[in-house]
Amino acid sequence: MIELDNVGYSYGGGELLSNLSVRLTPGSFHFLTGPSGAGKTTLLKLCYGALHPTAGQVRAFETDMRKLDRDQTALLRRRIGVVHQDCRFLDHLTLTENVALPLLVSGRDLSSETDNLNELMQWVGLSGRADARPPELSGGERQRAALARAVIMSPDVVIADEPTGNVDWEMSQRLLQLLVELNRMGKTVLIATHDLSLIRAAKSQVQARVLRIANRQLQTAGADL
Ligand SMILES: Nc1ncnc2c1ncn2[C@@H]1O[C@H](COP(=O)(O)OP(=O)(O)OP(=O)(O)O)[C@@H](O)[C@H]1O
Repeated sequence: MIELDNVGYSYGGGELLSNLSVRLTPGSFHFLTGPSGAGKTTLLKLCYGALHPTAGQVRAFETDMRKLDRDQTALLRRRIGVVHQDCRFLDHLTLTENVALPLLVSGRDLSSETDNLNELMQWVGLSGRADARPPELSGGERQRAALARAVIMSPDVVIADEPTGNVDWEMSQRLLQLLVELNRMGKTVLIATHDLSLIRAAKSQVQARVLRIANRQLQTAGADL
């Protein structure tokens, strides 16, 4: 589904990532961990095509992402929902409107999507906050709204960058539960996190593979996590 073959990446200085190969197969659940600055966000960006590798190749849905033009990239990106580390919202729109933004951008008529939107807001537990403005939201509400926005286009793959970074344990469990549910619906899930307790909690719920970036390379983490 997403394949990295001997991928390297450099921002211009020394190589940050070197010779990484990994395959995210359909329906798989992966964690990506490693120290701060190791390159987790960079690797996620390579997976969803926001960056292209400086060596090797990234393929998504059997296609070399570098060979796509802008429109093809936009189409492919609809199949990959992303929860960014610093999820941003437009403050003048309501929460529901923010969640619906990808629909608007892709030219869909919102009036025919009301049921879908309501269902999604209910799924993330934000029905009661539908008309709230982003500055009024708690960290956990922001993260759940970001997840709802990431899946509004029914992507095949969900990529989340530190989705539990700014929330308490209870909320991180709730977010994990939502990501596990997405995986049970058949979506491929990739989560970057520092939080080893989150990974441990997930292991009783889902068969997760843990990848660790160390010394610019990817290792599969052992069972001692
Ligand atoms: N646009 C950029 N230009 C230059 N250097 C960058 C850029 N983005 C990231 N870096 C550097 O690349 C390194 C890896 O950053 P990245 O955000 O991928 O790491 P990370 O493992 O996700 O870190 P954290 O856990 O702290 O979020 C860092 O040293 C960072 O400063």
